[in-house]
Formats: sequence, C-alpha cells, structure tokens
Amino acid sequence: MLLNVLLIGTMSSLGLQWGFSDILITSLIAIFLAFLWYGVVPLTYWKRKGIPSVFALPVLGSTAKLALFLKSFGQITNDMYFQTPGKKYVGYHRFSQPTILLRDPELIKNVLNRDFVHFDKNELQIDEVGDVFSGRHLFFINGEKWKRLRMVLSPGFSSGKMKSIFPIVGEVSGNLKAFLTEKVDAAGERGYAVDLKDLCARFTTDSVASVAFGLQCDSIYDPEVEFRRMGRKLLEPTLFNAIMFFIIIEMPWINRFLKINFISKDVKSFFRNVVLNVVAKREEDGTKLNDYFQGLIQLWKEGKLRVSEKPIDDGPGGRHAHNPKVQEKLRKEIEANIKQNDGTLTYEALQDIAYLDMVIQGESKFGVSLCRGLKFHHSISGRDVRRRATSSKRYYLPNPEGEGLDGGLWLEKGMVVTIPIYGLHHDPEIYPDPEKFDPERFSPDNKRDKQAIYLPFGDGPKMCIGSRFAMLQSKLAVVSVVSRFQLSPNEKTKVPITIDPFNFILSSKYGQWVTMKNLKH
Ligand code: HEM
Repeated sequence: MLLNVLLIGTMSSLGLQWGFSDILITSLIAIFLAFLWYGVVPLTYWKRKGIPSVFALPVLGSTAKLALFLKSFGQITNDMYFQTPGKKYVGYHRFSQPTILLRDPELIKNVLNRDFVHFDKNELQIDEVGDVFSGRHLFFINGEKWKRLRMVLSPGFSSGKMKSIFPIVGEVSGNLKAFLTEKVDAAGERGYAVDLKDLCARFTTDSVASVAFGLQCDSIYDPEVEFRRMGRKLLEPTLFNAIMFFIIIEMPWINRFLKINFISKDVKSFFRNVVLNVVAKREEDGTKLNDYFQGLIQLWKEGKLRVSEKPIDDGPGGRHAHNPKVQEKLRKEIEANIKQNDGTLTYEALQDIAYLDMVIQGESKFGVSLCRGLKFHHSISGRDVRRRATSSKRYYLPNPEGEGLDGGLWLEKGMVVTIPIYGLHHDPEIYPDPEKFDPERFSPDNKRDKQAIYLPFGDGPKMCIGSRFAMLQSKLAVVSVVSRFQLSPNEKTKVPITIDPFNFILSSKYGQWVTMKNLKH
C-alpha cells in the first residue's frame, strides 16, 4: 500500500492524470509485490542457508492447516517431525517466519539445559500492564524477572511442600472415590459411564481450589459451580478463543500491537475476587492454613512477589489405561503397599509404588490420558516446548545431516526453536510400537536411556514448576479409582482419540469415556 501511495504521489507530481483503471492496476501491482516480498521471498530463507526444510505455502507457511483450524498445534509439529526422518533439525515457516524444528535428542538436551543461557526467553508476547494476570505469570515472563520469580516460587513446589499438602489432596481424592462409589452402586450391573476428561478436570479444580486457596468448591459433585465454570471458560475451545490463542502463540509479533488478553475479563475478575476475598478473610480472623496460598501471602507481605528486573546473585487402551492386566497389576501393588503401612496410604508409601509411576508415565507419553486430564493449567506437552535464541552471543547448530559434516547454522537472534515433544514420544525408533500403552518402558532400567527424550514436563531451568504437584494429584486420583473400580471401554470410547483442533492444549474432542464397575472379589 505504501508503495502504491508513493507511486500515485510520484505520478501526480510528474503531472500525469490518473483514471480509475490506472489506480486499480497500480494497486494490484502493489499488492502483488507485497505478496512476493512478505509471503514468498522469506520462504527462500532455508534454501539460502543450505538447511533442509519442510514444505511451506506462501503467506501461510508450513503451519497452514493450523491457521485454517484443520489440525492442532501438536499434530502439526508431529507431522513435520515424521516427514523429516534422520535429520538433526529442519527449518519450517510459521507464516513467513523461519523457525527450527529440533529433532536430535542431544541437541534438544543442550538447548534446554547446558545452553539455556542462549535461550532463556519466551517467545510469547503478553502485555504485562494491560494483562496483569498472564503478563506477570511465570510462564510468560522473561530474563531476570523470570529468574527471580522462579526462585521465589520454587520452594512452594518442593517435595517437603508436597508432603505437607498430601492430606489436602488426599481429602479431595477421597471425595472423588465417594462420589464414584455412589454413582457406580446406583448404576448396578450396567456400570457407570463417565467422561474421564470432564471428571479429571473437576477433580483438578477441587484439588487446586483446596491447595491453592483453601476453598472447598465441590465441582466433583456439582460440575456447574462457579469455580469450575470459570476454569472451563479459561480454556474453552471456541472458534473465537482458538483465533485469539493462535494469534498469541503463532503471531506474537502481531500481539505486540493487538495486546490481546490471554484471559477474558469475567474470568479474570472472578479469580481476582476469589484471591481478594480469601486474603481479607484470613487477615480478618487471623487464619493461617497449611496451603499454598498462605505461602504466597507470606511472600507478598515480604515484598518478594514484586516482579523486578534487578539481576540476582545466582549463589551456589488395550492401548490405553483400560488395559485390564495393567489395572490388575497396579491394584495388587497398591493393596500390598497399603497393607504394609497398616492400612493407610502415606506420602512416602505413595512414592514407593513403582508401578504407579510407570503407569502414569506410560500414559503421559500419549499426551492425552487419565493422568493428563489431571493437569490444571494449559499443559503444553501435547503441543511443544519452544525456546527463542536470545543471547547476544550467537548460537551454532552443527550440520543437520549428521555427525562430523561441515556446515551448520548460526541461529539469528530471535529465531524460535521448537521441540516436538509429541513426535519424540511417538517415534518408533525411540519407543518401539509407540501407540502401545506399555508401562514397562518406564521401569527404572528402561527409563534411564530415554531421559533426553521423555519430556512431558519439559526440561532444564524452565521445566514445569508444578510437575511434583501434577504427579501427586495424578497418583492419588489413580489410586482412588483403580483400587475400587474396574474400568472398561464403552460405546462412546474413541480409540484412537480425536484431537480437538480448536484447543491449544492437546485435548480429546469427544472426551474420554469409560464404564466403571465395582470390583468383583
Ligand atoms: C500433567 C500436568 C502437567 C504437565 C504435563 C505440564 C507440562 C509443562 C510443560 C511441558 C512446561 C514447559 C516446560 C519447558 O518449557 O521446558 C510447563 C511449564 C510450566 N508449568 Fe506445567 N505441566 C503440568 C502441570 C502443572 C501444574 C499443576 C502447575 C502449577 C501448579 C504447572 C505450572 C507450570 C508453570 C508455572 C510453568 C512455566 C515454568 C517456567 O517457565 O519457569 N504445571 N508445564
């Protein structure tokens, strides 16, 4: 357009008269040139650099199906991962933006851990002033601000802290068991058909409300309570939300101007009020609970939650869980463990049930499962982890075709590197028969050599801060359900799961249906 205006201006200043058709033709030429300049020329980037790349359409790039909401984030990177076997990394385009898809486990480990200093910034652009809720969330902030907040929050997720909140999550999982017992007993022989995706979200809501705010919200019994409604709204897979999330995630350079809020106003104001009310109530009656919120109030009083940029001193079925044999083995281990501990389940005993760990890890490899449903935030493991090259010192990636070859790539500052977790977890070279639900892959011995490529919580200094909490509540929920009920697929169960393309987290479109029955003794 600018070119068009300049052309028209130049022609007018030369005294040439313009008719409608002249203006139309000039405009079309200007649009065509802009299309070439912004939509086509950037696609030659990888060829110019001599780096293999995946197909990209002009303007829409390699992620066209994502832009058209035909596939989800995770599926798109997964497709690119499987189109490029044998490469250490390849180039692709998010619109016209050149981006790296990193495939090699060793390079992935370096980017996430050893060379983190080169990649310590998030690529997402959330307006910190206009969208205080998300803009100041650990997940979105960068550099020194991130480092400081991460350090302050980390003790709240230590194993010691998990032990202290164990009884609180234990109580919620007790509610889950009581609720299911009522339903399964009432359903009799035909069993109780339930969507695990929804049930796990309700369990998570109750457990987060208890642990974080000391609130009993009972969404297990009443799915329409406001806490749950607002939580659901936060990530509702509507077309509008899908477009907003798409802009925030895939077009962060546009969001710098649009300043889209990650969380809608009513959800924000609801949770803001929850926080203010809880603080006011505790201040008023002097209550001090052993929950996460009490820790935050303390940090806030000490001024430690102020996000500062001041540098800090570092100092020193068959294929999934319906599998009856797996259920049986798990049940036996749980029973043996509880028996050993005089009929109670302690925090330490829960950590000792090795097979429980293996089942949950086997499940989370799939990305969508009973345990994955237990996440409370946008778990992005089904999507991918991304890092942006930020250091003033440039970063070098070796030749993508193999060891010892000349020629690699100096990453330009700002270049985004994508780590295709879903693809890695489904690669038959890494996990033979990858779609098979097989907890044995995660036995202590087998797990050791998979460490670099088992990344449900990411890795390195930015690894999921809530992983211990996620595991704790997953374990407690699985124990409550498996020790009491037999799970089997029903006519609504979809295998394989259909991924919802409108949802920016990996989520099954039609839920995860099972039928629960009382165990036969
Ligand atoms: C099954 C459940 C969960 C999964 C699979 C999951 C997965 C992830 C992944 C893959 C990352 C990105 C890590 C990286 O960039 O290397 C992440 C980051 C994060 N997760 Fe989780 N998560 C889960 C549950 C939770 C819970 C329960 C909380 C909070 C209580 C939480 C809080 C966070 C935060 C704050 C970050 C950003 C950390 C940072 O940038 O320093 N997550 N999570």
